[in-house]
Amino acid sequence: MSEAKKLAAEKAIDYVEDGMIVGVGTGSTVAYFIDALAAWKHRIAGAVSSSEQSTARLKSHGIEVIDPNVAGPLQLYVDGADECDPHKRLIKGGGAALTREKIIAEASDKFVCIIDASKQVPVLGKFPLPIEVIPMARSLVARELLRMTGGQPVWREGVVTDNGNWVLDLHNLAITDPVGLERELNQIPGVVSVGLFARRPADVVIVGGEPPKVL
Ligand SMILES: O=C(CO)[C@H](O)[C@H](O)COP(=O)(O)O
Repeated sequence: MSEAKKLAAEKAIDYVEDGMIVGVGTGSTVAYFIDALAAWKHRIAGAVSSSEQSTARLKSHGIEVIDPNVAGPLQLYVDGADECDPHKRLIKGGGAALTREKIIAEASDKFVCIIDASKQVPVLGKFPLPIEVIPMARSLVARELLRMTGGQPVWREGVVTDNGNWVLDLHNLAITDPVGLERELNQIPGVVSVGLFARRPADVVIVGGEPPKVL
């Protein structure tokens, strides 16, 4: 599927304009986008990055990385996803960068999501839903997740997010009300953020292929 990811990423360059600060997500699909963005490095004003991983790749290409508190509102955010439903609602966080990704998506006018066809689903939830938690709240949040959803929370042991937190992956869900579930899970004390992008879905989805499909 990596060729499809590359094709989707390269198509997303169509949305980059002169002088922009570009919001950049995280993951293997985004890595192709960053590589393609390198050709634009003298035309854009820089990038806001959602992870240490993407920051390192951006810098390796000589693309300036700008603090989101300095950048202000962004015109464009480009990121991948783990699942995408027909309403462009997403599950994200397979790379544990969900909180920073959510912050940048919220700060952006246009969220262009780049995926391969394997990420398209009729109903979200087959991919375990990532939830970033404050470490001391891990077991409380896990109990609440089980009680509220019936899903099976699994600690992604050994993974520490760029914010110093931990990740629970919630298995066995069929998410019929993504906006409601996102709202509900965000209320649990100790939850930093939920990898459901339903309240703020993608605006454009590019599915990699020959040619790429723009939804
Ligand atoms: O949400 C993410 C990282 O937190 C990624 O966008 C998601 O996991 C997709 O990754 P990839 O492009 O490697 O398939």
